[in-house]
Amino acid sequence: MIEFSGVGHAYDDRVVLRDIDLVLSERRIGIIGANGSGKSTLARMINALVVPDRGSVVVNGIDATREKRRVRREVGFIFSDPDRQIIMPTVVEDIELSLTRTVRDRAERSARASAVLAQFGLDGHADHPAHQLSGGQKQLLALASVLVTGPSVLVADEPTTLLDLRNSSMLRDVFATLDEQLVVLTHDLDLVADYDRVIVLDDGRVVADDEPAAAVAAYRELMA
Ligand SMILES: Nc1ncnc2c1ncn2[C@@H]1O[C@H](COP(=O)(O)OP(=O)(O)OP(=O)(O)O)[C@@H](O)[C@H]1O
Repeated sequence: MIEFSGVGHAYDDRVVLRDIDLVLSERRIGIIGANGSGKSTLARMINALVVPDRGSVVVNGIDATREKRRVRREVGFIFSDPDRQIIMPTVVEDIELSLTRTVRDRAERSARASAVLAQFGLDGHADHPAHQLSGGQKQLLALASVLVTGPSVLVADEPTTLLDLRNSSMLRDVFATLDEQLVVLTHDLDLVADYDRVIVLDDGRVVADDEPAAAVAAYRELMA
């Protein structure tokens, strides 16, 4: 459960979020809206990458404005640019690094890393330099590195931007089977078509909050 109460935020004198009150308890939630409407800022508050100027953000009972470390263990975040989250030289090392905190045994780390690479179709690339993967493969690696840590909430910022049809369909399938609560920010309206709830932001405000078809219709009308 993610709760935004009276959240407002500005970067210098530019107000980007105004009076956001939301209780997100559904399993799959989409957030859509024009460029610059405040989606990323809102999403980054879920794992304390941005701390709101006003109001509170509470994730599964953890106050994200006060307990950044705890909330980050709870919330996995996937950036639209995977280069921001790939750290280690090779693909398998990057996954193993994610596991160091939770899995002490080396052999088990290696087995878990191999399994997750196979799940994401990256098993043939285990020993390749991570930064030489294609953009889409990097996106899948970033997703795998986050999911392997077992977060209870996954926030994904435009996860399909770099993916071709096959990989975006793979990502859609992975998202469909996740146990984690999922919050996806996207301009890919098809991606959220079967989600439980879709929120439309405009100029820092929630202007629609509905089932996907109605929310997407409201967004189209807004953009017309
Ligand atoms: N770190 C920052 N410093 C200053 N301004 C910022 C910062 N991050 C975002 N902004 C501004 O805040 C506004 C909202 O940005 P945000 O990234 O939250 O929107 P968005 O809806 O995710 O946009 P997009 O769809 O283009 O990714 C934009 O005008 C942006 O320029």
